[in-house]
Amino acid sequence: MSHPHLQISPSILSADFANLERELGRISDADWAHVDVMDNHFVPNLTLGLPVVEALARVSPVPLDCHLMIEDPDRWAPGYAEAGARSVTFHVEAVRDAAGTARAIRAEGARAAFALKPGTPFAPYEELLPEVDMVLVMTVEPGFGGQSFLVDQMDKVREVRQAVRRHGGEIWVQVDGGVSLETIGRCVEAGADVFVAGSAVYGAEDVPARIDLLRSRAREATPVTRPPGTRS
Ligand SMILES: O=C(CO)[C@@H](O)[C@H](O)COP(=O)(O)O
Ligand SMILES: [Fe+2]
Repeated sequence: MSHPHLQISPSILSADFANLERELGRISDADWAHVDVMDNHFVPNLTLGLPVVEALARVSPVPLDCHLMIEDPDRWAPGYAEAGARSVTFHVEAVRDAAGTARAIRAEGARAAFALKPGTPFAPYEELLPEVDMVLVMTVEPGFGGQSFLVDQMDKVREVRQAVRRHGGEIWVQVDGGVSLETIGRCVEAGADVFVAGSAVYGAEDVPARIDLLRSRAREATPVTRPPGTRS
């Protein structure tokens, strides 16, 4: 039996910024479109903000998964939900009131998530699980696409998955950075179920075929769980 929630969220950071509507059309078979919002303060790179997200939400064939790499998400995050993002992720390293920010995102009707940079431990934030729908474990240092996958983050993914199991309910575990045909299997084995991939999707000649292939690699790596009393 495959995992019910294996999802692919291509990052448009690797897309052609001059043709974003067309680029979103190329990922219509994906589960989400991952939108990296960078403010040149929290990370040393600048991408796009609220007005662009609002415009993308109007034309996107798939829901927007906004990853906010910005200072002061307390102030800005709910606005991204209001602008039409269906999932909004803020960084714990930048937020002051994580629970309040997650509640404000949910109040706008979006899923709320928190993200952890590679050097940030999960344990101090476990108590936030009741407030969120997803935890993002960064598998590169945030700021740029096309970096190498940090395999040492798999221990954190395992830790988050175990905490989510203990907590119960349905909280997704997302990985972002260096996720590719070569690395997606390790993410699945560690317990991730939402996969952000920028260069691995938009760098492919056939984008829909690459999304399909990432999905099948993820399914292949899913441990088989059968109901008790049944045989293979
Ligand atoms: O948040 C980020 C980078 O900070 C990501 O979403 C990247 O855009 C992923 O790109 P690849 O590593 O898959 O090329
Ligand atoms: Fe991202």
